[in-house]
Amino acid sequence: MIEAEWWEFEDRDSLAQQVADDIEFVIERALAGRGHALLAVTGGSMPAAIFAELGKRKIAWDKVVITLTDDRIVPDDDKLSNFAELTKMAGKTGATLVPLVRGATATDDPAATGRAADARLADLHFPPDLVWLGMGEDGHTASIFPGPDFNHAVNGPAARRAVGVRPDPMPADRPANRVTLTLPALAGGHAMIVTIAGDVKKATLERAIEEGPSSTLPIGRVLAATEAAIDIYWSAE
Ligand SMILES: O=C1O[C@H](COP(=O)(O)O)[C@@H](O)[C@H](O)[C@H]1O
Repeated sequence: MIEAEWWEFEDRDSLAQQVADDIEFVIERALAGRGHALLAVTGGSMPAAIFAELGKRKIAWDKVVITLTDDRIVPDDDKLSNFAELTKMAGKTGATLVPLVRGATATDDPAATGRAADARLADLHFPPDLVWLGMGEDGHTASIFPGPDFNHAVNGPAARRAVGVRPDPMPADRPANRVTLTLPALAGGHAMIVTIAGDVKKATLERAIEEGPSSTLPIGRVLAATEAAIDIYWSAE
């Protein structure tokens, strides 16, 4: 059974205030406990307003490392690059930003790109203090999609933090192979938040939570494997 606390907001600005409060709390707790903090954050449309809010907070950003839950295997300056977006949103905070994908071309082999990401993550202090997930309307989370690499991302060795994946079917709006944190890497975080917007995603997430560990939806599988407290932040628009 998945136990999660839901928080509902009318718009993304009010959601951003609350999520920023909670992320600040997680960072402060990690800094007090172990002197540094590691966050794995979602790509997509939700983080911009939240990072804008976090940027106003007095946080010891020089002790904070931020990596991504997933990225697309595209050149560094491509508009589909989650790391390019993260750099725009959080570059000025002074946190250390760690990419999953660097210097790639769209034709790079996903498996090799995934291994390179995994090697880069070996230097970080896993598990993350916070895993911050988004979700697509199809129930994918991070870049765990149905397809030939689903099993690898979900059932691979616990020590493997990142793998390369080829979504199948390929999302028409953001067509690219990906690197994703694996289910064990995502589910092992000390705290978990999910940020989503809109009625379609709400219904999908409610279904995934009801299905639990047997869910066919990637988000259901990840949340069912998570032992940390899960907070879901939903905005109507
Ligand atoms: O492809 C991706 O999509 C999901 C959801 O993004 P959104 O823009 O629909 O909120 C995101 O969580 C993931 O990191 C991203 O790579």
